[in-house]
Amino acid sequence: MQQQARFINIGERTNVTGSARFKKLILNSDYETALEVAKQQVENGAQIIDINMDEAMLDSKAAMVRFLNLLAGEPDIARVPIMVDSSKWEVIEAALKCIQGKAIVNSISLKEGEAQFIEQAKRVRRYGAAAVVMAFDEVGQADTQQRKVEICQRAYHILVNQVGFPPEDIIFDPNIFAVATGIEEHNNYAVDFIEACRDIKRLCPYAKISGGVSNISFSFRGNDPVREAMHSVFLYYAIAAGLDMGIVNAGQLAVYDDIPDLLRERVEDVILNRREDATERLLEIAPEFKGDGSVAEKQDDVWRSWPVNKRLEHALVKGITDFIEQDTDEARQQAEKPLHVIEGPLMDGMNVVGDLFGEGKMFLPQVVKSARVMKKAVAFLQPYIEQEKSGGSAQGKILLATVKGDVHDIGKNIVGVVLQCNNFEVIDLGVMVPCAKLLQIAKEEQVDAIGLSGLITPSLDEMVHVAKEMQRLDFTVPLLIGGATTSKVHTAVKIEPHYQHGVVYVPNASRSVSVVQSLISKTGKADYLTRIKTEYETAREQHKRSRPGQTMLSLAQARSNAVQLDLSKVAPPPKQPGVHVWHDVDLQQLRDYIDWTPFFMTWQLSGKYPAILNHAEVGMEARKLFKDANAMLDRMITEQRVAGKAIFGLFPANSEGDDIIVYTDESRTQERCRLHQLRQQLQLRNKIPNSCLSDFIAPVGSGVADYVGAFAVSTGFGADEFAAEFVAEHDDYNSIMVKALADRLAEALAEYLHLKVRRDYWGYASEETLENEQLIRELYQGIRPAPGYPACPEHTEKETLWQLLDVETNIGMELTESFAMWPGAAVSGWYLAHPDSKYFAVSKIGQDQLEDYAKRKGWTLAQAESWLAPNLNN
Ligand SMILES: C[S@@+](CC[C@H](N)C(=O)[O-])C[C@H]1O[C@@H](n2cnc3c(N)ncnc32)[C@H](O)[C@@H]1O
Repeated sequence: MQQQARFINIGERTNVTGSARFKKLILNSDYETALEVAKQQVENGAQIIDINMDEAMLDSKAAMVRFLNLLAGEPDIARVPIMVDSSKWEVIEAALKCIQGKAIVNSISLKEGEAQFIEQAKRVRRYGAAAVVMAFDEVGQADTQQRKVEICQRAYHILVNQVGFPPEDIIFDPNIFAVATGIEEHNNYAVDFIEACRDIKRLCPYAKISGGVSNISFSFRGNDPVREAMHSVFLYYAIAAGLDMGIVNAGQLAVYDDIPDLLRERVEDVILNRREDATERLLEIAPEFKGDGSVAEKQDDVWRSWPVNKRLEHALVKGITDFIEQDTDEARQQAEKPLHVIEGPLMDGMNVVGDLFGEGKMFLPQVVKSARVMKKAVAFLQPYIEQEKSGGSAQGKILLATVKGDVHDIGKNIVGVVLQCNNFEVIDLGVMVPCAKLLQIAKEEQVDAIGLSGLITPSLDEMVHVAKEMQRLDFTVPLLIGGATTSKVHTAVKIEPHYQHGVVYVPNASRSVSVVQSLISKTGKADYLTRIKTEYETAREQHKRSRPGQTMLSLAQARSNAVQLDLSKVAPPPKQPGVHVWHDVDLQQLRDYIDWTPFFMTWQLSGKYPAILNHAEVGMEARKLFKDANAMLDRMITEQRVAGKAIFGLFPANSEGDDIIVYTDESRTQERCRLHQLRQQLQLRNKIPNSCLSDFIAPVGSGVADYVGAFAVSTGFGADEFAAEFVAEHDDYNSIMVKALADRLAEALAEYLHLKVRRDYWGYASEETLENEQLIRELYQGIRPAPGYPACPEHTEKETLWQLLDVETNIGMELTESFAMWPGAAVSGWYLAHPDSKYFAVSKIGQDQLEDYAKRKGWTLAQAESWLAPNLNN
């Protein structure tokens, strides 16, 4: 499965010989629409695009050059490599001259003998391009495993030894031919290809392998569901054998594990040539699956006729809740005791889920849905189970909590679900849990491990505090650390030394299971902890030694290397200065501003939106998740389950050293407050300035009237309550969904508000017209740095922001003692409008800046040390 993720899709729609539509566009000189075809392919997940202009009615060379030159002006397309596909060398050469990055020539071969092959290869080399080498020689195209391997090996030796071609630039195409054609000699074609891949990989180091995947299913033209299943099964085995890339329409690929069992079995028989009557048997069932592509649904009912235990397993693996109570009840009546249903079929089903997840064959959203089925089944059985016997079968008991001062819990909730799926009992104390409370409950419940989560940097200190308390109170259970700002290095350097019975960093939900299993294993625990201790010892040492060449300047030196602001470019005064409040934001219109990529990351599906929807491996799951997300957004908005509010203000300001002074009014005589900023103090390469956010504001005394903005938004009003309703129904999937979507809406609101400020309220970019994609890439003028983020990492500045806008009174957003925002789906920050302003990371600061900052804030040194801990060099 890991290998599947590395498979590269080659788009083939920009080929006049393969696409009638593209051919027509080019013949009609409609290059603009033709470019759209290329763009769509990239958006649909193509990572290389194949371009072919070989058409008798066309001046192929001119068409190729014109198209490539137009492509170069499209950044979204130009970022993917181009495969120049032509049988005419002059077309290829003309193309290579206009392609800027590395190109791929498709193709060269031994068809006309060695001399011509060498000549072609040398020319390709001259342009630094890679080449597709067809398994074709003087005799013809290779069809058997042996011929494919022989020709590729021969070509490889000529290329590497005689031409000096880099082996990693060779891409073999060992010919994918159609199977199930009714001709017996064709039956082994897929096996020949797959086995040839294995040999070529072994015999031709570093060379890549490609192929035209849709050929394999040619005989099932007109039956897309069967073709998709054939592609998917073929790829499953070919990729495992070494296939690196291929021409395949990513949008038309079934997910291997989603292919109905019957169809998959018959397709596998054909692809792997497992029985003589494989073709007939596939033909026999093929019509059943023909249709609108909803292959899986065809078979939906079949499983209802299976024995109850099998049905339970199926419901768990597929996440189907529809019949769970009915089936659980049937299993209960057959079982000796209700508890046996949990310990038997339900746990067996969850073990299957755990294994599939561990092997990468199931994705997180599916696992969370499985957990929902499990929870509903257990809830149904609960009244039947005598109290003392419930829960006795768990692998171990884990306490989870988001630490005091922090309100973020999506990651923790996911870990909880995944652990429960693996038969751990989870006690989840929720968010903002004070140390004393969590340790008391850990003692009372005699848990086997404690897991702490936190998102904001002050939570790191709280975790250190918990570790110290566990040591002081003689705890012996291991402590797990997770959450966005945590890291292995931080855990090793700051937390682990304070507690001697095991502190382990857990990077993600999938890893939590193996970590917890190791920690509760009676036989393996000691060894595991010794290994972790050694590993963290090494991490600490590496951390100590890890800063060679990083010179810490004095604060004075850093200040003398500040950004020199171009005062002629300071933004004009705001059109609508002062404070503005939006009480009831139209959430519907925010949907257009959502950045979906982080949403998929939350669910551990990685890939950029929208391409992820067509990803060969995770596309199907991503599409399901996206559909569920939109349905939930509909509910959240139309049923008014969540509300969004925003407050923002634009104020006269100038900088003074590292502070930004906000004035009460335009006379600029009275200070309203100061925004205390930090300056980069590590020496940077090439005399790059040591930035501080105040550098982007015109200084006092410059005679230039400048301004600064502040904002706070939340779309989390009501979200916790709505999510809690789902938890009460044992539905973590939807509870996590609500929170993840509230977060997305909050980011979208921050994006939309910033846009309105630039265009209307401040009005320095009234002409701006950027697409959402461009907004996400921050292609606009100005920035909105957020306290707690790298350019302004110190969280207490949010208090100033809260006072400046009177946030709590105006819109009801609050700050916790660690300066986390409540509701959790929230964003706040400053607006800086200067075109040169940019994000940076303050990173480490010296003792002199620490003291200076303490003085500016009116803090003791200890207070400064505590709030700036992440930026101190220890
Ligand atoms: C966290 S992302 C959020 C936007 C993303 N499109 C999303 O929807 O999740 C970007 C925001 O983080 C903040 N940010 C990023 N880098 C920063 C830095 N170095 N210093 C301060 N704030 C930063 C800014 O407020 C920026 O707009």
